[in-house]
Amino acid sequence: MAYLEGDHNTQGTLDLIIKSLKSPKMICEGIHFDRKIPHTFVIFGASGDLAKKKIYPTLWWLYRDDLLPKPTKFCGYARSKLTIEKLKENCKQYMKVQAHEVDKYDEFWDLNEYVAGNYDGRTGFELLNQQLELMENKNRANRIFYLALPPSVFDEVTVNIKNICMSTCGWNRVIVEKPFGRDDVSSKALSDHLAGLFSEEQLYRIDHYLGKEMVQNLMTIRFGNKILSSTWNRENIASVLITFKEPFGTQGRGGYFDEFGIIRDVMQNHLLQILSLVAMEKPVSCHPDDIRDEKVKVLKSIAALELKDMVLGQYVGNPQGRTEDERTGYLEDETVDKNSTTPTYALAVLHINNERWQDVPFILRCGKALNDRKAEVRIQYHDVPGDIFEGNSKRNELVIRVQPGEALYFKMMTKTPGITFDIEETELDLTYEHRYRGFYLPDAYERLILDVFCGSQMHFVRSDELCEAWRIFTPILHRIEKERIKPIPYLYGSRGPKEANRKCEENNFKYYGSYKWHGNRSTSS
Ligand SMILES: NC(=O)C1=CN([C@@H]2O[C@H](COP(=O)(O)OP(=O)(O)OC[C@H]3O[C@@H](n4cnc5c(N)ncnc54)[C@H](OP(=O)(O)O)[C@@H]3O)[C@@H](O)[C@H]2O)C=CC1
Ligand SMILES: O=C1O[C@H](COP(=O)(O)O)[C@@H](O)[C@H](O)[C@H]1O
Repeated sequence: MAYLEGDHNTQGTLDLIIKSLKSPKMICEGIHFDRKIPHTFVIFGASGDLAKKKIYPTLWWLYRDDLLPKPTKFCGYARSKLTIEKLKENCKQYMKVQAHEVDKYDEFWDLNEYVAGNYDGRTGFELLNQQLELMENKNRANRIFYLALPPSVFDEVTVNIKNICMSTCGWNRVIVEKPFGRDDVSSKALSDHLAGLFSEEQLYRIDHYLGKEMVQNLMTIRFGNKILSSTWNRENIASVLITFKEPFGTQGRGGYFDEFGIIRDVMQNHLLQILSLVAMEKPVSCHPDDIRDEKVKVLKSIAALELKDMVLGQYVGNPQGRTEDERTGYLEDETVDKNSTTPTYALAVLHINNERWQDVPFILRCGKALNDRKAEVRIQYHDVPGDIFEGNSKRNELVIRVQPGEALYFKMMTKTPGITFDIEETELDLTYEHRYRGFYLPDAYERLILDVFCGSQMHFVRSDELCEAWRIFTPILHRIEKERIKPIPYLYGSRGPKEANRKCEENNFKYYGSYKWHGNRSTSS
């Protein structure tokens, strides 16, 4: 009997995860493995960077923590002629193996095989399929295919998977990494190609921000708290600021980056996904399709981005920088075109034309080589009407810090304690490191890969979401490229172009510069 997609009718539960959630119930579907038959996880591009830095380490951590169904075996595939020993060595520095785990670590590698072959042509894939059958003892098995590959080979690899490598009596799931195209047309071509081979239920498009704790928390924060759900609208909220910052430049990845730029690299996917979770209406249930229906709906209410609503920047070297990297500007990166106008910083103001959000600017900003590493959402409330505090009251702000150091804090006014009637800014603070001391927060990839085993698509991007995302961003990306719009230079290690502050002010985000945090800043994550 063939197994249907989404058939989770077996008992295996993710004990550890459920324990870490401290609740025997989960509200989403897809918490059960199919324990009836073995699983095989195939990594295409096994010799590459993503595989060694993220995929193999994630598989090892899941195996180490007994989170995978048993038996699960792993098979790498790439052009390079590698042995398992060599693969193991390549991955070593990213695997974080502790002394007491060495035996289990060796056990993990014993479950691995590797096949070398080309991405075009049938031969390599036939060899791969023979290897998979061998590993599965010619029995029934479910197969997961992870495409850790450059988009240039997506098409041929997926055709070969479909024609040669599919499990004939278990389910098949294919995990696709971004970039999902570079504009609306190329993305649609890729979607159409994949749709011709696999059903939407078999496709798992990864946006790893959807695997982060605080991004996954957005639904609960919004819909599990009356006080927030009642104020989550244009009557109360002045602006929403969603930020991604990295304190390093392209670091030799300039070749890839120069072709894509920060808008495609971070804004069009990670930040827009966060926006849709912040702005969507309440879904009818926590079923993945109900949630994604709402995400699509809110994206449909956003007009295509215009240049007047953007600030673009490109970093230049800081002569006072402490490291060579800090002194090196984007254009001095050897892998970057010397005349490149690719933005390494972007701010964009999006407007959602619906009853909840009309006139509330959603400001997305992201950049490389900035002064900090962080990703956060700031929900800034309106000024209190009818002020009686002589202009000393500051706006409430709810900050959802995605990383580093997950936290949720609500900036509010209070009476200064003591014999005074002064007022001051303070916060209600939920810092995870303090409130959930000792809790293990799994890495985004751990959660997402487990979701694939369980068949939950809640935290994956559906093709219509992708289509809307490209509709919003394609015209401006084309214009920036066609007109070679010059980005504003900003210094490596700075907060980005000054013009971005102005844009925030113009869009109803107030910065007072007076708030003081008295706690220990958590930096874990
Ligand atoms: N639980 C916890 O761990 C808590 C930690 N804190 C910490 O306290 C510190 C201060 O809190 P925070 O909420 O950031 O408050 P701030 O008021 O200091 O900063 C608020 C926002 O203003 C922006 N900003 C900074 N400088 C300027 C400027 N010159 N012009 C315009 N905008 C500016 C910042 O953006 P930009 O990123 O661009 O600089 C940030 O988005 C932070 O480090 C925070 O992590 C606070 C509360 C709880
Ligand atoms: O997708 C990407 O994300 C990373 C940042 O991920 P994080 O989990 O470390 O925040 C970014 O460095 C990279 O350029 C981008 O492609």
